[in-house]
Amino acid sequence: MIAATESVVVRFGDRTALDGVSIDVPAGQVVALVGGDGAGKSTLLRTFVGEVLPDSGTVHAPGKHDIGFLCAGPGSWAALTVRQNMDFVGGIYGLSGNELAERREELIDRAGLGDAADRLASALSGGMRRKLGTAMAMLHRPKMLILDEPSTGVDPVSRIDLWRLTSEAAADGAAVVMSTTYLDEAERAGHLVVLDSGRILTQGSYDEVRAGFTGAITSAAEPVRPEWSWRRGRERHEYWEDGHPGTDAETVTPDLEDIVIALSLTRRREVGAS
Ligand SMILES: Nc1ncnc2c1ncn2[C@@H]1O[C@H](COP(=O)(O)OP(=O)(O)OP(=O)(O)O)[C@@H](O)[C@H]1O
Repeated sequence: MIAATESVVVRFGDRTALDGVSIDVPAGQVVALVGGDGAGKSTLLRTFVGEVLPDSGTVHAPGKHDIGFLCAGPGSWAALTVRQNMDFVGGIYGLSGNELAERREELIDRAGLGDAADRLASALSGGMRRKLGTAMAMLHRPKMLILDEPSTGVDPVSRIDLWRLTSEAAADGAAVVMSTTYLDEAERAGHLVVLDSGRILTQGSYDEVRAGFTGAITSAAEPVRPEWSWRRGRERHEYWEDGHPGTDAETVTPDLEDIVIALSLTRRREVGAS
């Protein structure tokens, strides 16, 4: 195992950001963290780089030199061009000469930044900047790649470039852990972890998460219990935790979005009730 957390608890004052989180990040796999705002995704990623120390539990991760990290912020220097940003980071990791130039050009090309290579980072769009930050994180071929929302703000076509970059890094043996707000992306990861208010609601491959989901979901224009429903296209989906819909509305096969919302609603009810 390249990296793992065991029962990690992180508190900020009286707020619990992580509440007993255990995950494994093996070599050669992409682990995707999903969950709403404030779920604890950034905090979990930051424990791996030592930016956040757990109040209890343990974190195993490679040394700093073997980690590539794209943080939630800009992830590059605004006053440097794309190439200069890459060279600067390469220098920090001891890359130079032809080795650095070849790796830099390969990643600029694969990230679809070829036309912007001599543009200042400050002049890039938000999505291009995420792509540059991702390329910078993987420049030195780290054993572990930690990416905080690499694809947020990236257009759908470029998201495919980014996904290819990260999955190729995993195929080359890196342990990749990334947060994402795009559930279609998470579905493609080898392992996904669904977080809500610092707790893991479910984790596993997409197939395992689907197989472990219990209850039924129905689809109708008008839900019976609005507090257990959410909008999907023109309809509203409704969750029946005991598996017995109290309606004759059509039952649907849940996708990841349905599963994440249904589990989050259940968890919030439990927290509210306790
Ligand atoms: N430095 C901090 N000081 C105080 N509270 C913090 C700090 N960092 C995070 N938190 C709180 O911890 C919880 C988890 O935050 P975190 O940023 O990890 O969530 P997230 O899943 O990454 O969400 P988002 O996508 O909105 O960034 C939130 O309630 C947040 O307000």
